[in-house]
Order: sequence, then structure tokens, then C-alpha cells
Amino acid sequence: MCYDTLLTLDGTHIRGYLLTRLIGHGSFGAVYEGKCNSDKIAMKVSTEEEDLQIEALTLQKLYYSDISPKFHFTGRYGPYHIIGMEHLGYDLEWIRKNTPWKSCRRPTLIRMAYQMVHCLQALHEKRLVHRDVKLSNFALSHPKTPGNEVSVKILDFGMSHEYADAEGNLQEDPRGYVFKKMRYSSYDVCIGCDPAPKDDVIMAGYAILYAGGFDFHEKLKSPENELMNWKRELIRAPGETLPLMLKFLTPFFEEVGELNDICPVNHELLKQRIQECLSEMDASSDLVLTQEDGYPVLT
Ligand SMILES: Nc1ncnc2c1ncn2[C@@H]1O[C@H](COP(=O)(O)OP(=O)(O)OP(=O)(O)O)[C@@H](O)[C@H]1O
Repeated sequence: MCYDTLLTLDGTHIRGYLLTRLIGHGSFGAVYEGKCNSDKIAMKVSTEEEDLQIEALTLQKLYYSDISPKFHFTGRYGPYHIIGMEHLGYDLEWIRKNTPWKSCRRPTLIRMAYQMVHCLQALHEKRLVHRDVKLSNFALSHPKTPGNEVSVKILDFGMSHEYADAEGNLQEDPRGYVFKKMRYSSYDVCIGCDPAPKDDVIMAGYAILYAGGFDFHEKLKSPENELMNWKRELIRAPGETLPLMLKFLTPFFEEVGELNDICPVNHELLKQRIQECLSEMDASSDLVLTQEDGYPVLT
């Protein structure tokens, strides 16, 4: 089958939407902006049928949780599988890249971390595990008027999995992904354990450090044993391992270090620990997105 048009579908009409712009692309798919009159959506186009079907199903399960783009439709276009969903704003990696010193200020980081954990909470409450948590898989909603408030949403459920049925019996994923090879996985996953909700939280921890100015991408280039040591020490002795500028996050990482695969993740407690990192502000208060000299400013 020929997939070479995957990145050149702009100008095409699918389901009444004109694909106006390629937003970005990943390993097996691309995301376009689709427009129909004043209605703007995001359209994911992929070669991977199973992953896309799982993503569509997950988005439907999360529809009323308000932590992911709203699902509109799924279907086919020629050789491709498509999902139409709510169009979101900037992803958090883009925000990081376009922030002075590539590091969000403390109050912004705390609000962001709080909302990231809130996204994972809603996901885990539905017995879903994301398994691909990284900064670029969180994005902001479009600003609301009049105060330009935005909220953090989680994206990209192609690797997600319903890890238990309603009775609590664990369910295998027949797709057989090898997560230990993903360098940004948690320590336990890198030594071969199945990714569980607590690993989503640990990976969110890496994303929070990255948003806070720590060069996690550079860290990922370290030799294998060095990277593994760092991941282990980060949750064993966060107070000593966190970089100086991010030591204020110790209460949160201490709680992350307590997580295991037997006890369910206590997201409320994690949120409380995030609050303790910067007690002078309200971690659950809204993030606000404004513009300064043409650049977005998230506070
Ligand atoms: N609903 C959406 N609204 C706006 N932008 C979106 C939406 N969904 C995804 N995107 C953006 O589209 C781009 C591509 O997303 P996609 O999930 O295909 O790949 P990725 O996460 O970059 O890579 P990979 O699949 O390798 O993890 C990303 O920049 C993402 O922020």
C-alpha cells in the first residue's frame, strides 16, 4: 500500500472538512487542521488501524472527563484511518521551547504539574494507562474569554491500554509493544516490568522537570547505566538528585518515590504534594495564556 501522501494531504476534503494545515506528525501518523465554515477540528490520519481504533475508543471513554480532546468521528480515507477530534492549542513542549531560558516559572510549573496529574487521575480512574507520557503529549485548550484561562489536556492514546476489566482482572495487550526500549520510560519499565499507572506518573515527573528547565532530552543521551542510575536515584533520593533550581519539587518526587504496582496511585495525595512544593500559591488555580511581543506567555 502507498503511504507517501500522508504528509501532503492539505487541500483534501475529508468528511466535509478541508485539511488546511499539517500540524505535525509522529511515527505512523499525521495531524491536520480541518475546517468547515467556522468549525475547526484536528484530524489524525494514520496507517496503523489498530492503534487508531484504540485511540478512538479511548477518546470516547474520556469524552466527559474533559482531560482530552473531544472525540468527533472515526473512519477511513483511502488507505488511511482517521479520527476527527477537538482542535487544541499549543503543546507543552512548544510552550517550553518558546519560553525564555526554556524553563517555565515556578508558579506556572506548579499549576501545570497539578493539571498533568489531574489528567492522569481521570485516565487511571477509567482503568486506562497511557504509556507514552511526555511533555509533547500534553497540550493547552484554547483560551477562554474574558480571562484567557487555559487548561492542560492529554493527547495521543495510540499506545494506551485498558489494563483491567470492570472486575479488576488484569488484561494483557495483544499488541506486544516493547516499552523497555523507550528511553523515556520509568526505571521499572526499562528493566522489563509492564507499564502501570505509577509509570505514567513517573514519566509525567520527567516531563515536569523538562518543563522546569532541566534538559531531559540531553539526559536521555547519557550512557545507558548513567541514565538508569539517575532514574533510580530520582525516586530513591529526590532531594539529592533533583537539579538545584528544581529542588523545590522534592515533596512531589518523594511521593512519586513511594508509588508501587500494588497500591493504587493516590492522585489526590500527589496533588497535595505539588501544592506543598510552593505553598504561597494555589496550585489548582487557572493557567492563563497571553501574548507578549508576539510570543505566548503562560502564567
Ligand atoms: N487534538 C489536537 N489538536 C491540536 N494539535 C494536536 C492534536 N492532536 C495532536 N496534535 C499535534 O499534532 C502533532 C502530531 O501528533 P502525533 O500524536 O501524531 O505525534 P507525536 O506525539 O508528535 O509523535 P509520536 O506519535 O511519535 O509520539 C503534535 O505536535 C501534537 O501536538
